[in-house]
Amino acid sequence: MPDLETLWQYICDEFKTKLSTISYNTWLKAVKPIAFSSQTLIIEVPTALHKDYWKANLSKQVVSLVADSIGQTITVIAKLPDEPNPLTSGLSNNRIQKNTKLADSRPTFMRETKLNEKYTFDTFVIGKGNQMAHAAALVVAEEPGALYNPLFFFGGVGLGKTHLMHAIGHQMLTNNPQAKVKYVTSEAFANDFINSIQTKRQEEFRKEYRSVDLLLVDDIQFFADKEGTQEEFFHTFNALYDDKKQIVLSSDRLPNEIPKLQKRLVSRFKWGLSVDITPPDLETRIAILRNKADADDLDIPDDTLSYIAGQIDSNIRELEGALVRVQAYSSMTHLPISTSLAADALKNLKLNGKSNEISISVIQDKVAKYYHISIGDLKGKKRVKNIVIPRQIAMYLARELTDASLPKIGHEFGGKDHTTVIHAHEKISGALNTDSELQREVNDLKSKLKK
Ligand SMILES: Nc1ncnc2c1ncn2[C@@H]1O[C@H](COP(=O)(O)OP(=O)(O)OP(=O)(O)O)[C@@H](O)[C@H]1O
Repeated sequence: MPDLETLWQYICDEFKTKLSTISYNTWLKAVKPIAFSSQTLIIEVPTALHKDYWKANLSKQVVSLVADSIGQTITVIAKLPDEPNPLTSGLSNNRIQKNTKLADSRPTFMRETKLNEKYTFDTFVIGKGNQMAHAAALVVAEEPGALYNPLFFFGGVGLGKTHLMHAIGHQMLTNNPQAKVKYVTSEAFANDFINSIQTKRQEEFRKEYRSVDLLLVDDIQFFADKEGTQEEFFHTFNALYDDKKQIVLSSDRLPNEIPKLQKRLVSRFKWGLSVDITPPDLETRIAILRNKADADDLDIPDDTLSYIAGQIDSNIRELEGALVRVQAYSSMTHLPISTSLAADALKNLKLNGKSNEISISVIQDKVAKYYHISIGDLKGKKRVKNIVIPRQIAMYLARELTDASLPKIGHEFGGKDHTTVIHAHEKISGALNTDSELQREVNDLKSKLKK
């Protein structure tokens, strides 16, 4: 029998020729061989999804590979870093194994969303917060409709959900150039649907959406409140699912947390796999900046990249924006990029911009507490004065103190129309000119928020 190192090296060499580089890096390189004895190979994998995929797929391939080459039947067990080694912990293999469960005829009225060519697996930096999402994305790109259907990404703004969705599309097209891949935001889906009704082309709409091999729908939290669209999407979903076509969805929260999403959709979205993406740690942020700097041919010292990565910690879009800002500042001042230049550039950003730190939910929280009402009421539809005024104040503050768009603010207030937000803003701005009590309250709230 070979020793652990020789066996693992042999397995890696074999898989290197069988798998694409991305797959190899994801499934083999990210794995640590732990032990090999009693014909049992123990490997350590980084996420539950890796474990699942090894169990469903790779373990069998390794077993037959080893059987073919040395004529021995081995068992492969994947464990997570915080799980004990089954060979030394006394757990039987059975028990461990049981626990590892886990186009061209397009109608013209439908917008064509091209995949962004920059959003590929190659340009995606893998870190702790997105490792599982990345692995799941790779599985559905390689084996669409088979294992995780639908695949549901959820997580905060600007953390790479859209990037991964496009990457799945690209990868699937690389594997099968004939595949029909469709990426839309939930709003585009809703608009297409409404247009199809208005132009009496519902048949074409259905044909378009139900004939794809991969449907990617981004930001489905915006389905809230759109009854007819949800109904139509339910049928689209069923048709594709029954046909074993892959569906990938994203949202800023879990399906059951999306307000006014029909129960039957919530339950269908849970049929597959939901994976969250959490903000990247410092090393990942530095790696993302390094990649971007290299791609743009920018010469930036490491300590400067670390500095920028240290300034922005929760949103990769903003992180990239900060780099662009530093770059622009350097060409404006004709000075090379350095840490002190970056500090200047980003200091200006903070002074110029509206505060990035105040979020709509913080405003809602403070306003609700201030007026002793619930956040539910603030987001709700009750028309009584002691709720309507705080609601309008909260919308006014969201408009004044954040960069959120009108539709986004409306959405955060229980899915209200953007015209409601405009109305609230006008009403409060107007009243502030004459009502000193209101002035005091709004100023009070502003200073609480800016603390
Ligand atoms: N892991 C990563 N590696 C490299 N770039 C990344 C990574 N994650 C995100 N980005 C980049 O950050 C930016 C924002 O990502 P993306 O648009 O995918 O976020 P999102 O989660 O879809 O946000 P939203 O909720 O606003 O739709 C993009 O330019 C994307 O390429």
